[in-house]
Amino acid sequence: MSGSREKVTGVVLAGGQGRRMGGVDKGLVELCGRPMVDWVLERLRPQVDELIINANQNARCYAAFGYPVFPDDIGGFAGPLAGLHAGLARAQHPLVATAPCDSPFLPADLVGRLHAALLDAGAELAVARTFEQPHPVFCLCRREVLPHLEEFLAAGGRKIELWYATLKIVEVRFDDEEAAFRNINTRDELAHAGAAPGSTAP
Ligand SMILES: Nc1nc2c(ncn2[C@@H]2O[C@H](COP(=O)(O)OP(=O)(O)OP(=O)(O)O)[C@@H](O)[C@H]2O)c(=O)[nH]1
Ligand SMILES: [Mg+2]
Repeated sequence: MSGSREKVTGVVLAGGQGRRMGGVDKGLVELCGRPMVDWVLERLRPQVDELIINANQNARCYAAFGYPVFPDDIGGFAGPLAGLHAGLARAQHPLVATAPCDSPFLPADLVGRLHAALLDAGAELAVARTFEQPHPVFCLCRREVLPHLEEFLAAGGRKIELWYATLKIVEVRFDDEEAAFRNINTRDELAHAGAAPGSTAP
């Protein structure tokens, strides 16, 4: 991407334990013949200026996709906020966009729409929503919130929604793209996503 607009680092969150899928590294689980993280990388790549992967296991497998890989700085699988924290610390650009490794259909205009809303609202963080469903791991935030997040984590905070409540945020509606936020947590959901019409090209 080019122009004078603020640049964006994309962080793919792949640091979970995939317990509902039996304790697998979900990003590496295949959907339609490719690891789920590969679909996510392909869709996020054109939307950002730098792309990095947050993973806590199988670092070499993730590195094979060609992007920098880094673990959480706080241990113990503390949740997606730990991945955002590590991403904010490593991002080269002033804005950081996140997407989870288990949502291979993510919107092709995710970052653009979050960015427009962030600027309009003068917000610190923009987050996606469809109808009544918030999608907290699809966000765009200013890297400068990092010290604030560090304080929240140091005080024992772990819940992403509780941290968002301390920020100036804007919710961005993607009701028109609800299916793009489909996320895959179980073997059953994986089988259904693979069998869905058009699913050979998430
Ligand atoms: N960095 C980091 N990311 C996490 C952690 N836990 C979950 N995530 C990520 O947050 C996103 C949403 O998490 P979940 O759908 O709950 O994935 P998960 O935790 O691997 O799966 P479950 O164990 O079944 O809950 C995914 O992109 C996960 O990779 C964590 O402890 N650290
Ligand atoms: Mg989880």
